Amino acid sequence: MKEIEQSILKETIKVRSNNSFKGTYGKIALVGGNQNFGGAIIMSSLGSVYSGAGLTTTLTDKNNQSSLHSWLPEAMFADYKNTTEMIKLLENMDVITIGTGLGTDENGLTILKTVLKTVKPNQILIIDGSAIDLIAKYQLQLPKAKLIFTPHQMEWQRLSGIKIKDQTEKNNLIAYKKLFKNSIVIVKSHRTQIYTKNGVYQNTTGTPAQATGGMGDTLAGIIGGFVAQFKDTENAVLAAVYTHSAIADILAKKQYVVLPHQISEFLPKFMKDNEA
Ligand SMILES: NC(=O)C1=CN([C@@H]2O[C@H](COP(=O)(O)OP(=O)(O)OC[C@H]3O[C@@H](n4cnc5c(N)ncnc54)[C@H](OP(=O)(O)O)[C@@H]3O)[C@@H](O)[C@H]2O)[C@@H](O)CC1
Ligand SMILES: Nc1ncnc2c1ncn2[C@@H]1O[C@H](COP(=O)(O)OP(=O)(O)O)[C@@H](O)[C@H]1O
Ligand SMILES: [Mg+2]
Repeated sequence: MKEIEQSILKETIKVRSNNSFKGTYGKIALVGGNQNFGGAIIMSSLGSVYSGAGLTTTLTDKNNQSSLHSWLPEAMFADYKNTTEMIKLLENMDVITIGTGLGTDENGLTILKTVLKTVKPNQILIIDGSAIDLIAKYQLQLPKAKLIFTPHQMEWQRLSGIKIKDQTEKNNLIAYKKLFKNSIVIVKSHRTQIYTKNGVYQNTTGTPAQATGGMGDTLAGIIGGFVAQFKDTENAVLAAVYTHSAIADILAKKQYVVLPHQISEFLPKFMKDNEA
């Protein structure tokens, strides 16, 4: 297993070209946030916008629209129950995230199925939270796309069948090669591991001050923002995971707990300090 080192930041985060515009930095849609979990998709959208995605659209329950915009006027909104509009929007995206705060009820399942049917092979699809549980529960067929899974240990148990106590590198790798070859699987824990076709990586940043709801929702948005902008998807994922927890480490020097939205708000400064 290789450790993710600080050098991944300068390898990934590049000084922006003068001759660029919002389209240069990618179009991303975040799909999730039911009536109860609106906060999850808002936190995720903050991660996407503050990490520098060019255009962020949040597809969520319409009850979340005004709170989304009071937190984040930069994000566009669409009602995820309007299937025709959703399909039209998704077709134009470079990156889609699905599942953050989606819920595992009938509504969540319908929306997930629409996304899985619509996504194209050249698009990056980040599969988080409830979408992981639904795929595991209903054994849904995975689409041909550039897939990135972001399970925590229990979600990985549901997806792979490997009990948390048996989630060793060896067992995880067997499941990865059998079920998720060519995708990227991020198994989140206090020391997150990332499985890719090029190897297994372990994060070296992170703090228990991060152990609070919404922390993974935020990470999904940051990963989305990074892969939308930075061409090397694998490095972008490694850099996003490192960055999310490195910012938490900085804030935790002076805070007992680090709130997910504080990580997002620190992203522009952290990325400036670490660009090459
Ligand atoms: N503000 C919002 O809107 C928020 C909305 N959210 C949204 O809610 C949805 C459900 O996501 P979820 O992660 O909360 O629930 P679930 O998948 O049932 O997992 C929890 C179970 O797994 C167990 N467990 C064991 N190891 C673990 C580990 N390392 N990390 C984590 N859990 C671990 C754990 O054990 P226990 O704590 O009981 O000991 C428990 O039994 C999802 O869409 C998400 O986006 C949340 O982000 C919160 C903020
Ligand atoms: N003790 C810890 N040390 C480091 N990172 C942690 C710790 N506890 C949680 N995290 C991080 O917080 C995130 C939790 O993800 P997840 O459980 O999906 O959160 P949520 O769904 O509530 O947003 C992961 O990125 C994980 O690595
Ligand atoms: Mg989660």
